[in-house]
Amino acid sequence: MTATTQAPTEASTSKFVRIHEGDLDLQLHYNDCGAGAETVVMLHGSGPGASGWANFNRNIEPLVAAGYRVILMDCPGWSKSDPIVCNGSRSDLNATALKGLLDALDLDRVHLIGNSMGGHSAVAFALANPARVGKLVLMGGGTGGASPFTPMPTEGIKLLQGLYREPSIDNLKKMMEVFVFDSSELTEELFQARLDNMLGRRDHLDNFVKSLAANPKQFPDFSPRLGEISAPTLIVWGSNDRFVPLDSGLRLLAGLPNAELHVFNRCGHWAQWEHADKFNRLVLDFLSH
Ligand SMILES: O=C(O)/C=C/C(=O)/C=C/C=C(\O)C(=O)O
Repeated sequence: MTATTQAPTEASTSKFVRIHEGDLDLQLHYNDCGAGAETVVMLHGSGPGASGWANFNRNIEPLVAAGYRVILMDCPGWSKSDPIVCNGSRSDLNATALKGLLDALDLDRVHLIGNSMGGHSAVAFALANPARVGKLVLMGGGTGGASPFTPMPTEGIKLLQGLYREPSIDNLKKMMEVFVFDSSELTEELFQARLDNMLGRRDHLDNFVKSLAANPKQFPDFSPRLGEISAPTLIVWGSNDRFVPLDSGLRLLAGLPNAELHVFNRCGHWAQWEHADKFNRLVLDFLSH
C-alpha cells in the first residue's frame, strides 16, 4: 500500500508554545511542517493580517518534499501570537522571539528565509546568534534604513501604515495592488482571507500604530554590521518593489561577505509568491549546494 503524504494545511500544522527569552514572556503561534535533519524557518513581513502561512503558503511543500522540516513563526503582534507594543527595534524583538522558539523546540542551527520584516529579523538573529544560522535567504528585506535613491517612506509603506490606521477592504486592495507587479493574480479569496486575519485581531492593528508612535524607525539599519555575518546568503528582490526598494538589496550585497543577489523582473515585494516556482527552485538549489 503506498503511503499517501497529505499536503500540510494551516490547521494541521498549527502549534503554540510559551517562550521566556530576554524581556519576552509570551505565547507564540507557529506552523510546523514536514520532518528532516535540516530545518528551515520562515519569517513573515509586517503587513496587517500577515502571517507565516499567508506569506509563504506557496513555498512550503517543495521544501517539505525535499526533506526539510519547515517552521513558520508568527512574530509577536501578528496572527495567533500574543500582542505586543514595540518601543525599540522590531527586528531585534523578533530575533529574540525566534531564539525563544528555537530553544523551546530544541533546534540548535537552522536556515532562515525572511520576507521584508522577516529579512530584517533574520539579520538581527544572525548578528546575535551567528552559530545558530546555517544559510540565509533574504527577500525584500534584511536591513532597514533610508534609501539614497527612493523617497522614504515608500508609497507601499505609506499604504501599509494607512491600512493599520483604517483597516478596510478598499485600503487593503490599494496596498496589495502596489504590493505585487501583476495585480490580476490577486483574488477576492486572498483579499477576504487577509481582511479576516486583520479584523480578527484589532489589538495587533492598534499595537502596531502605538509602536510606530513610540518608535517610527522600527527597523534599524544594519549596514555597518553586515560584515560580521559569514553565513552564505541568497538575496532575492523584485525589480519593481515599491515597499522596500531594490537598492536596499544592493546594500546587503555590498555588506554581506558571502552573498549573492537574484533580481526578478516584473516582480514587486512578494517574490516568493509572484514567482513561486522559480523562487522555490532557486532556494532549493541554494540550500543544497
Ligand atoms: O518597512 C519595512 O522595512 C518592512 C515592510 C514589511 O515588512 C512589509 C511586508 C508586508 C507583508 O509581507 C505582508 O504580507 O503584508
